[in-house]
Amino acid sequence: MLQALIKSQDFLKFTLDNPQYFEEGGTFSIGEHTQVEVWDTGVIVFEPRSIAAGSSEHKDIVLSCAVHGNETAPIELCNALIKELLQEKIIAKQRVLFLFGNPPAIINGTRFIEENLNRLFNGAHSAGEGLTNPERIRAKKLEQYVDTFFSTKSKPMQRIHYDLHTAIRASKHEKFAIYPYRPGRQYSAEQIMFLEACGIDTVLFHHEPTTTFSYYSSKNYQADAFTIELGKVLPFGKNDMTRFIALKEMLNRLITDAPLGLNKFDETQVNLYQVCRAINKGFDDFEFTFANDVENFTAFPRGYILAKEGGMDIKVEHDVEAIVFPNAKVPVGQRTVLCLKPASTDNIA
Ligand SMILES: O=C(O)CCC(=O)N[C@@H](CCC(=O)O)C(=O)O
Ligand SMILES: [Zn+2]
Repeated sequence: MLQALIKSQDFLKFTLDNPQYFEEGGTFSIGEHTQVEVWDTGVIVFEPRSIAAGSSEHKDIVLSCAVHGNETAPIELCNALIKELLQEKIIAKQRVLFLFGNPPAIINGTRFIEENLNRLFNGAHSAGEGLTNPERIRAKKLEQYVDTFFSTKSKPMQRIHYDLHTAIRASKHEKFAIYPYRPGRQYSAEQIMFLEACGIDTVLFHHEPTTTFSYYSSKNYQADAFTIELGKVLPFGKNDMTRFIALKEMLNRLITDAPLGLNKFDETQVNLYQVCRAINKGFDDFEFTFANDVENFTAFPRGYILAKEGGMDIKVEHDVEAIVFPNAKVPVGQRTVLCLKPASTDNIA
């Protein structure tokens, strides 16, 4: 079955041709230098043979996309990197795991089929009604693939997980990253400047544990993990891939162990926000007061009524709060919006 992938060198096509389950799995080599393993549909690992058993000189890198099936730009980007590896245009010097999160939702052209996959990590897949739908089953498997990848005998010098997304709305800062909650650990200045070199000049520091994929890797493996938003969601073929040249170049350098050439941390080069609260939906009649085309990072003054539900007003609590990811159409109990205030740089090292 892997012959089809070896021939086409198109992992996206191979994944979408086999969206449910890749029964045999399988392994093959690229030249003398790389072992390739396909663990499941949408799951492929590149293992450089140059990494000696027990070596701690290398990095373990997870690049995930399509945790939301209709967010196509990250899928095209990951597929391009995989193609370059398969075609030996680039040669991996670090271990790399690529994950296409939700193949059935990619085919469907939707965010998810039954349940938002990015609300099901950190064990949420098995809570309540348990493993009752495809996303719950997939979330558990994705956790297991990350566990297996990050649990090899060698202990890498760094674990990285970039979970690539696009946002539903346009944003005042086109590309931005969410830094998962990290109690007791400082934020990495080097990672923030890596993101900046990728053209991702805005970082949000999350204020609490979540059920997202990036938080899973951050919490369980102390990975440098981020959810990364790369612009507004568009269908396949409509993405302007020139907007990702810097990101692709930096990921290329990371994978091939080329010099990253990062600038020293400079807070004037980045926009840093602290999440001050997540507003969860309490009632079915939840609605925002602002229009659907209001952009992410739009700021509102203290006292402004952001939303209404159950006969109550939900108001801005700080002098100014910017909003990100407003979405009233989520199930009761889930996040409708994150509110942001300027972040301090005290905890960045
Ligand atoms: O644009 C939107 O409303 C959602 C975009 C998106 O999928 N964002 C992620 C962020 C995850 C995080 O907070 O780390 C999500 O909502 O899952
Ligand atoms: Zn997404």
